[in-house]
Amino acid sequence: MSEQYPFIKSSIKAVADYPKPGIMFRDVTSLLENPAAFHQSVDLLAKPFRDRGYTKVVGTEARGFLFGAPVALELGLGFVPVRKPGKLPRQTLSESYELEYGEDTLEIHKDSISPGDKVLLIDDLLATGGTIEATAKLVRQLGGEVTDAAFVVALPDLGGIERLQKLGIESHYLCEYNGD
Ligand SMILES: O=P(O)(O)OC[C@H]1O[C@H](OP(=O)(O)OP(=O)(O)O)[C@H](O)[C@@H]1O
Ligand SMILES: Nc1ncnc2[nH]cnc12
Repeated sequence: MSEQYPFIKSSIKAVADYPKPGIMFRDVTSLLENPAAFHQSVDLLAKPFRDRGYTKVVGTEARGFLFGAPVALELGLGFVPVRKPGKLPRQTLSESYELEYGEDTLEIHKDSISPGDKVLLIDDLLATGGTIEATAKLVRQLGGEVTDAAFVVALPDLGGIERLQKLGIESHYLCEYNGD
Protein backbone atom coordinates (compact mmCIF):
# COMPACT_ATOMS: atom_id res chain seq x y z
CA MET A 1 0.00 0.00 0.00
CA SER A 2 1.25 3.51 -0.80
CA GLU A 3 1.50 6.11 2.01
CA GLN A 4 -1.92 7.77 2.53
CA TYR A 5 -2.60 11.51 2.74
CA PRO A 6 -5.92 12.38 4.52
CA PHE A 7 -5.70 16.06 3.50
CA ILE A 8 -5.66 15.04 -0.18
CA LYS A 9 -8.38 12.43 0.31
CA SER A 10 -10.73 14.86 2.06
CA SER A 11 -10.42 17.33 -0.83
CA ILE A 12 -11.94 14.83 -3.33
CA LYS A 13 -15.75 14.86 -3.57
CA ALA A 14 -17.72 11.65 -4.18
CA VAL A 15 -20.65 11.62 -6.63
CA ALA A 16 -22.94 8.57 -6.48
CA ASP A 17 -24.29 6.98 -9.68
CA TYR A 18 -22.13 9.02 -12.09
CA PRO A 19 -21.67 8.49 -15.01
CA LYS A 20 -23.79 5.31 -14.60
CA PRO A 21 -25.88 3.78 -11.79
CA GLY A 22 -23.65 1.90 -9.35
CA ILE A 23 -20.50 3.96 -9.98
CA MET A 24 -19.16 6.08 -7.10
CA PHE A 25 -17.31 8.79 -9.01
CA ARG A 26 -14.22 10.26 -7.29
CA ASP A 27 -14.18 13.83 -8.53
CA VAL A 28 -10.68 15.35 -8.53
CA THR A 29 -11.99 18.70 -9.81
CA SER A 30 -12.72 19.56 -6.14
CA LEU A 31 -9.03 18.90 -5.34
CA LEU A 32 -7.97 21.15 -8.25
CA GLU A 33 -10.14 23.98 -6.86
CA ASN A 34 -8.14 23.84 -3.60
CA PRO A 35 -4.68 25.35 -4.30
CA ALA A 36 -3.02 23.82 -1.22
CA ALA A 37 -4.31 20.32 -2.05
CA PHE A 38 -3.41 20.71 -5.75
CA HIS A 39 0.12 21.92 -4.97
CA GLN A 40 0.70 19.22 -2.36
CA SER A 41 -0.58 16.46 -4.61
CA VAL A 42 1.80 17.50 -7.43
CA ASP A 43 4.75 17.62 -4.96
CA LEU A 44 3.87 14.21 -3.49
CA LEU A 45 3.35 12.59 -6.90
CA ALA A 46 6.76 13.83 -8.08
CA LYS A 47 8.76 13.19 -4.88
CA PRO A 48 9.68 9.47 -5.26
CA PHE A 49 10.91 10.06 -8.82
CA ARG A 50 13.41 12.90 -8.34
CA ASP A 51 16.97 12.14 -9.48
CA ARG A 52 16.05 8.62 -10.55
CA GLY A 53 17.04 8.92 -14.21
CA TYR A 54 13.57 9.54 -15.63
CA THR A 55 13.57 11.19 -19.06
CA LYS A 56 9.81 11.73 -19.79
CA VAL A 57 6.43 11.97 -18.08
CA VAL A 58 3.42 10.57 -19.95
CA GLY A 59 -0.13 11.59 -18.96
CA THR A 60 -3.39 10.24 -20.33
CA GLU A 61 -6.31 12.39 -21.55
CA ALA A 62 -7.97 14.14 -19.97
CA ARG A 63 -7.44 14.09 -16.22
CA GLY A 64 -3.93 12.67 -16.56
CA PHE A 65 -2.96 15.99 -18.20
CA LEU A 66 -4.03 17.95 -15.11
CA PHE A 67 -1.47 16.15 -12.93
CA GLY A 68 1.05 14.85 -15.49
CA ALA A 69 2.05 18.25 -16.90
CA PRO A 70 2.79 19.89 -13.50
CA VAL A 71 4.61 16.74 -12.31
CA ALA A 72 6.79 16.89 -15.46
CA LEU A 73 7.62 20.55 -14.74
CA GLU A 74 8.38 19.68 -11.11
CA LEU A 75 10.80 16.93 -12.24
CA GLY A 76 12.35 19.08 -15.00
CA LEU A 77 11.18 16.63 -17.68
CA GLY A 78 9.24 16.85 -20.93
CA PHE A 79 5.56 15.91 -20.96
CA VAL A 80 4.03 13.55 -23.56
CA PRO A 81 0.23 13.46 -23.92
CA VAL A 82 -1.59 10.21 -24.69
CA ARG A 83 -4.88 11.23 -26.27
CA LYS A 84 -8.26 9.95 -27.40
CA PRO A 85 -8.50 9.19 -31.16
CA GLY A 86 -8.00 11.83 -33.84
CA LYS A 87 -6.59 14.55 -31.56
CA LEU A 88 -2.83 14.27 -32.23
CA PRO A 89 -1.61 15.87 -35.48
CA ARG A 90 1.57 13.87 -36.23
CA GLN A 91 1.87 10.10 -36.94
CA THR A 92 0.36 8.04 -34.11
CA LEU A 93 0.21 4.54 -32.61
CA SER A 94 -3.20 3.37 -31.27
CA GLU A 95 -4.31 0.97 -28.53
CA SER A 96 -7.88 0.02 -27.50
CA TYR A 97 -8.88 -0.71 -23.89
CA GLU A 98 -11.85 -1.23 -21.56
CA LEU A 99 -12.90 1.17 -18.79
CA GLU A 100 -14.83 0.64 -15.54
CA TYR A 101 -17.78 2.09 -17.46
CA GLY A 102 -17.08 1.75 -21.18
CA GLU A 103 -14.50 1.23 -23.93
CA ASP A 104 -12.06 3.58 -25.62
CA THR A 105 -8.92 3.95 -27.77
CA LEU A 106 -5.76 5.90 -26.96
CA GLU A 107 -3.06 7.31 -29.23
CA ILE A 108 0.51 8.60 -28.86
CA HIS A 109 2.78 10.47 -31.26
CA LYS A 110 5.22 7.93 -32.72
CA ASP A 111 8.15 10.35 -32.42
CA SER A 112 7.45 11.42 -28.82
CA ILE A 113 9.31 8.54 -27.15
CA SER A 114 12.81 7.36 -28.08
CA PRO A 115 14.18 3.85 -27.44
CA GLY A 116 15.71 3.88 -23.95
CA ASP A 117 13.52 6.69 -22.59
CA LYS A 118 12.71 6.04 -18.91
CA VAL A 119 9.06 7.01 -18.65
CA LEU A 120 6.92 7.84 -15.60
CA LEU A 121 3.17 7.37 -16.17
CA ILE A 122 0.77 9.75 -14.39
CA ASP A 123 -3.02 9.70 -14.15
CA ASP A 124 -5.56 11.03 -11.68
CA LEU A 125 -7.06 7.66 -10.80
CA LEU A 126 -6.38 3.91 -11.07
CA ALA A 127 -9.50 1.72 -11.32
CA THR A 128 -9.33 -1.44 -13.51
CA GLY A 129 -5.92 -0.40 -14.88
CA GLY A 130 -7.10 -0.57 -18.51
CA THR A 131 -6.15 3.02 -19.27
CA ILE A 132 -2.65 2.75 -17.85
CA GLU A 133 -2.10 -0.69 -19.41
CA ALA A 134 -2.95 0.75 -22.84
CA THR A 135 -0.71 3.77 -22.14
CA ALA A 136 2.20 1.53 -21.05
CA LYS A 137 1.78 -0.64 -24.17
CA LEU A 138 2.02 2.43 -26.41
CA VAL A 139 5.18 3.67 -24.64
CA ARG A 140 6.77 0.21 -24.68
CA GLN A 141 6.02 -0.28 -28.42
CA LEU A 142 8.09 2.86 -29.02
CA GLY A 143 11.01 1.45 -26.99
CA GLY A 144 10.33 3.37 -23.76
CA GLU A 145 10.93 1.72 -20.39
CA VAL A 146 7.97 1.75 -17.95
CA THR A 147 8.35 0.51 -14.36
CA ASP A 148 6.24 2.97 -12.31
CA ALA A 149 2.89 4.76 -12.50
CA ALA A 150 1.61 7.36 -10.03
CA PHE A 151 -1.99 8.36 -9.29
CA VAL A 152 -3.80 10.68 -6.92
CA VAL A 153 -6.46 8.00 -6.24
CA ALA A 154 -6.47 4.19 -6.36
CA LEU A 155 -9.56 1.97 -6.20
CA PRO A 156 -7.82 -1.30 -5.17
CA ASP A 157 -11.02 -3.41 -5.29
CA LEU A 158 -11.13 -2.97 -9.06
CA GLY A 159 -7.86 -4.89 -9.54
CA GLY A 160 -5.72 -2.29 -11.30
CA ILE A 161 -2.80 -2.59 -8.89
CA GLU A 162 -2.43 -6.36 -9.52
CA ARG A 163 -3.03 -5.92 -13.26
CA LEU A 164 -0.15 -3.44 -13.47
CA GLN A 165 2.06 -5.59 -11.22
CA LYS A 166 1.70 -8.44 -13.76
CA LEU A 167 3.02 -6.05 -16.41
CA GLY A 168 6.03 -5.14 -14.24
CA ILE A 169 4.60 -1.75 -13.25
CA GLU A 170 4.50 -0.58 -9.62
CA SER A 171 1.56 1.66 -8.64
CA HIS A 172 2.05 4.66 -6.36
CA TYR A 173 -0.94 6.66 -5.06
CA LEU A 174 -1.81 9.33 -2.53
CA CYS A 175 -5.13 7.90 -1.28
CA GLU A 176 -7.38 4.90 -1.81
CA TYR A 177 -11.07 4.01 -1.57
CA ASN A 178 -12.32 0.49 -0.92
CA GLY A 179 -15.72 -1.13 -0.85
CA ASP A 180 -17.81 1.25 -2.88
O1 LIG B 1 -8.09 2.27 -14.43
P1 LIG B 1 -9.22 2.46 -15.41
O2 LIG B 1 -10.35 1.49 -15.20
O3 LIG B 1 -8.75 2.47 -16.82
O4 LIG B 1 -9.90 3.88 -15.10
C1 LIG B 1 -9.19 5.04 -14.83
C2 LIG B 1 -9.31 6.05 -15.93
O5 LIG B 1 -10.68 6.48 -16.06
C3 LIG B 1 -10.72 7.90 -16.04
O6 LIG B 1 -10.60 8.46 -17.30
P2 LIG B 1 -11.78 8.54 -18.37
O7 LIG B 1 -11.54 7.49 -19.40
O8 LIG B 1 -13.09 8.56 -17.67
O9 LIG B 1 -11.48 9.88 -19.14
P3 LIG B 1 -11.31 11.44 -18.74
O10 LIG B 1 -10.02 11.55 -17.97
O11 LIG B 1 -11.20 12.05 -20.10
O12 LIG B 1 -12.51 11.87 -17.93
C4 LIG B 1 -9.53 8.29 -15.19
O13 LIG B 1 -9.14 9.63 -15.42
C5 LIG B 1 -8.49 7.30 -15.61
O14 LIG B 1 -7.80 7.72 -16.77
N1 LIG C 1 -14.96 5.61 -9.87
C1 LIG C 1 -14.31 6.48 -10.65
N2 LIG C 1 -14.25 7.79 -10.29
C2 LIG C 1 -13.59 8.67 -11.07
N3 LIG C 1 -12.97 8.35 -12.21
C3 LIG C 1 -13.01 7.06 -12.59
N4 LIG C 1 -12.47 6.41 -13.64
C4 LIG C 1 -12.80 5.12 -13.57
N5 LIG C 1 -13.53 4.87 -12.47
C5 LIG C 1 -13.67 6.07 -11.83
